[in-house]
Amino acid sequence: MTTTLELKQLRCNYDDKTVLDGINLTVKDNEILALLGPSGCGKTTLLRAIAGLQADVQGEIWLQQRCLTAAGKQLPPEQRNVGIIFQDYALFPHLTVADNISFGLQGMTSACKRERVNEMLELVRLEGLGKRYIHQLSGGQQQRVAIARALAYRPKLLLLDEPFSNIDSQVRTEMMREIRQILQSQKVSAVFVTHAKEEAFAFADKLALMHQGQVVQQGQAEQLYRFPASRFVADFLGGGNYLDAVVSAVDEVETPLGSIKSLNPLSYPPAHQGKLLLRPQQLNLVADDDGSGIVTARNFSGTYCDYQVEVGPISLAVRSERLDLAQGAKVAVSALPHALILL
Ligand SMILES: Nc1ncnc2c1ncn2[C@@H]1O[C@H](COP(=O)(O)OP(=O)(O)OP(=O)(O)O)[C@@H](O)[C@H]1O
Repeated sequence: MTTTLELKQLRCNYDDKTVLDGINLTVKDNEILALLGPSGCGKTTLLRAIAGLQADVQGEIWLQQRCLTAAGKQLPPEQRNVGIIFQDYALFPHLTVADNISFGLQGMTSACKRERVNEMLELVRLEGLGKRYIHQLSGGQQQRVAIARALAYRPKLLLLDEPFSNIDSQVRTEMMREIRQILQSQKVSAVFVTHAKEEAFAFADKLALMHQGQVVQQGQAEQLYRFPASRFVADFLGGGNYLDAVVSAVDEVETPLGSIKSLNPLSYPPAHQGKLLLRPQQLNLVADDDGSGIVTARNFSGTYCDYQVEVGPISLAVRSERLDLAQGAKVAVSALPHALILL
């Protein structure tokens, strides 16, 4: 796979506040990258910088070996060959669906435009709705028009700002699957902004997790979830319990729950001290009258229960498929086999 987008040392300030702080990122052909992070971390500013909508951006932006931004160079948005879909879709209410889609098509005969609009309507499954106005469409249909409009002029890259925040949660998963298919069929790479990890997991091939203007970790969702490089990453992607731990062997740590073995060799030296991350589903509960744990809370969620378990002074969150433990039950707690992470 070759690289579609490359960002090198991007920086941006608002007044004297650093908003983008040395961003390096690549997006491969046909890849979807999620910019994920808490409110205010700089996601939208980064998207705007790629689109050419942000002033005073330092560093370099390359799209398929073409330089969009560099020292002394800032290509205007319309020359970047980048499509953008805003959170509110920014469709023109006074134009029909068809006219919205054909709006950006320049230098084409009207017959070619009509053909392209029909192709796009078919692609986003809105055949027959070309003559409607935007207020006559549902939120999901409006999003499809925005996608059709952005893809109509064949951009090399599509940027999407919080694309699913206005979509009903019941149809969101279906919409994500459909848009992924559309992007793949059109061979378009995409960068999308979200603060919801579930959306990033479901829609993206790769995540870049941002914090205070920096990309703190990037890679495939599972990789980041299983091997977070910091507590911020671990917590943002799911949270868990942290136990004091000391490395006692190449694949073992000592904790207040006893010694716990790692499925893979640890990359820490002997006697290294840290906090062992244990996700709630990485703990196992066994009903045991002699166990050192006691269930202090139980929250039923259908196929699993979230328990709060106290072991001496330690309080642990445990997610278990066993549903039969009542509040007050005595339990033995152990860690399920996995690759241990110390943070
Ligand atoms: N026009 C502006 N002038 C001054 N500061 C701004 C401006 N726009 C954004 N900021 C600041 O820049 C930082 C990054 O903003 P940005 O909108 O990129 O964050 P974000 O991660 O997209 O947040 P959210 O998820 O809330 O949209 C924030 O601290 C914000 O307050």
